[in-house]
Amino acid sequence: MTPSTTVALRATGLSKNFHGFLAVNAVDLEVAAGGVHALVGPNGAGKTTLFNLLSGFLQPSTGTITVFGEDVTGLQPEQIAHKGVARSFQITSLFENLNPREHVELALQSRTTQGRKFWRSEKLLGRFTDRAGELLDLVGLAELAEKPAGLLAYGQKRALEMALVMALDPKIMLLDEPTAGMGIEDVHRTIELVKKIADGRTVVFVDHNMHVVGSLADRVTVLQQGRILAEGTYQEVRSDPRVITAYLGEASNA
Ligand SMILES: Nc1ncnc2c1ncn2[C@@H]1O[C@H](COP(=O)(O)OP(=O)(O)OP(=O)(O)O)[C@@H](O)[C@H]1O
Repeated sequence: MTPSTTVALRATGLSKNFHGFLAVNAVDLEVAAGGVHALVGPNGAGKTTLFNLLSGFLQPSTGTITVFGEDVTGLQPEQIAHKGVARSFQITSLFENLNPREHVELALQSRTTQGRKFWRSEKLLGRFTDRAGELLDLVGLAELAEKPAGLLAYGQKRALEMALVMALDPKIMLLDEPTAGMGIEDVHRTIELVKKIADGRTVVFVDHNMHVVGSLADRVTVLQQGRILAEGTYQEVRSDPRVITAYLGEASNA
């Protein structure tokens, strides 16, 4: 990163100690504003724990986190969300009986002062219908806007989750394994979608699929046993002997 690059997200000396086990160990991470930054590493490397720390779902044992220079260490997830950081989850958490349009309208409304009054405000929800339509169009769900979420295919549910994150209009998006469990077609569609939504935002994502990492990331951080093992472009890290050894070690333990 050049000295003039704006840092969107910075972790300094970040650690998480679970009863004596350091799942994240003195991590220093800089995510450039406008970049697409991948976190990779063998199973148990600490990627999810780091994500949970960055989004406030876990509190660090030591270290600090800043968002565009502002210290957010110790804030709760909703407070970090207010600073413009939104995260998606690996596990689907949709309401089976609500359709995609209703989901997105609720997410849009949650950003407003009416956020906690959704059960009383049918009329207000209507205000969000146009924007909801745009977001569903963006993620390729326009045709399925009225179908109960419980009846959507897996890839469609994941696309809806992406629309829900977008509804929060975050400056920084944290995507937890956006292609996990997807077939090849959905993987391709998701790569294109992330490229679109990354326009004008900062994206940090975790993914095990190296094709996805190579297609999307302009910067890759490799974690191993809670520490940063390597960092650079995809080309740089994939040819780094330490990274190759770490992944081969994992394969031989499988
Ligand atoms: N709440 C917890 N209590 C104790 N240990 C934990 C807890 N959460 C995670 N760990 C441990 O911390 C280590 C890192 O876990 P983490 O889930 O962050 O890894 P990961 O890189 O996301 O792995 P994967 O690729 O398998 O999702 C693992 O050894 C895990 O068992």
